[in-house]
Amino acid sequence: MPNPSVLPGLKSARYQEILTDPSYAGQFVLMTNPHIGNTGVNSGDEESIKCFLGGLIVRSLSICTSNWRCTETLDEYLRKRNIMGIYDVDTRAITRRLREDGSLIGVLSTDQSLKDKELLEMAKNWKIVGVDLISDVTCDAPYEWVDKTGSGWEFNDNQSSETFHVVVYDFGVKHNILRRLASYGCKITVVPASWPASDVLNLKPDGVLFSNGPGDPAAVPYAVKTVQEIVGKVPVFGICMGHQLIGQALGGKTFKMKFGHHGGNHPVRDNRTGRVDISAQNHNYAVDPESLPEGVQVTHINLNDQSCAGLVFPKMKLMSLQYHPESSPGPHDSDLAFGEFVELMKNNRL
Ligand SMILES: NC(=O)CC[C@H](N)C(=O)O
Repeated sequence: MPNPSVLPGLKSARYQEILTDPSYAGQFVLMTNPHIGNTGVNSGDEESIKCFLGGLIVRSLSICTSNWRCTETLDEYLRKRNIMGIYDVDTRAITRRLREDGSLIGVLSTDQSLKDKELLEMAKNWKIVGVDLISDVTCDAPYEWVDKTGSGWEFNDNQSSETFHVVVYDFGVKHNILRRLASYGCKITVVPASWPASDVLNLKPDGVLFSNGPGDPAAVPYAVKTVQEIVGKVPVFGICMGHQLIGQALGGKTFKMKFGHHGGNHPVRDNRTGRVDISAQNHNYAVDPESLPEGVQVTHINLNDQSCAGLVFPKMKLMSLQYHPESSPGPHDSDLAFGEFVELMKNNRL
């Protein structure tokens, strides 16, 4: 039986990338799209080596699969990995409840002998605030990454004539971040979340990327300290959890949102250019921009609620985004952020 967990609402049908996004560790995902499973699963759409989420809740599970890439049904896939899934649930009613009350704690159980009171007790004992979820999803040892994204991604002229060595802190990194960096011409070393900053700086990287990852950024002081030790020394890029850890490392505050941002349809404005991207998002926490020191610029705003969606701090050679420029799933609008990071590393070399 998985732990009782938070229930984020979600609007995407690209379920396999969501199932394998480590940022969902310990949480249930409720799909607002009513029909799920008709494309099955395949080995090419995995975003990490495992499913980390607590459980999947859907309205209607497709009774058949129809896709040339399909190797397995969603049902078989979840059973093999012992991930809880439930269907024939009124997901619309739960979504409306979440919209009113914010993220809720839920319990899924196969043990019919459990009384309502016991289930409630389990729910009350489960926490996401103040819990380190990163240590369960990070890699055990450093490794090199070389795979690039496939031909469908060749819409940007992203090949740099120079190669940049990027060290990626794995707080639960999605593989498409690594694939996109590789496609932009980067040589990539991935290190575990607890890897000492001094060892990373000894590698003399051109840049460091702090990845996405699950849970409360205020509950991982060791990661905040690592970010503090690296920021200002080499160009850095923070994505989602990485962005929040940068916020904390600069002395800013993070807070838990009512129901967070989830799904592939969030409009984000780049304040520097006025350009609006439709972005992929998945976060429950956010950085309070008022708490950040002077010199930090809020570059991106989520247009649904005006929350902070991106930062730069030129003096410290840093940039960060609260959302997912690597997409997978979601629109590819924000891919240029990887190019911006390459430029930051290039300018630092001059
Ligand atoms: N996608 C992520 O990195 C999630 C960020 C963070 N842990 C949150 O839930 O807010």
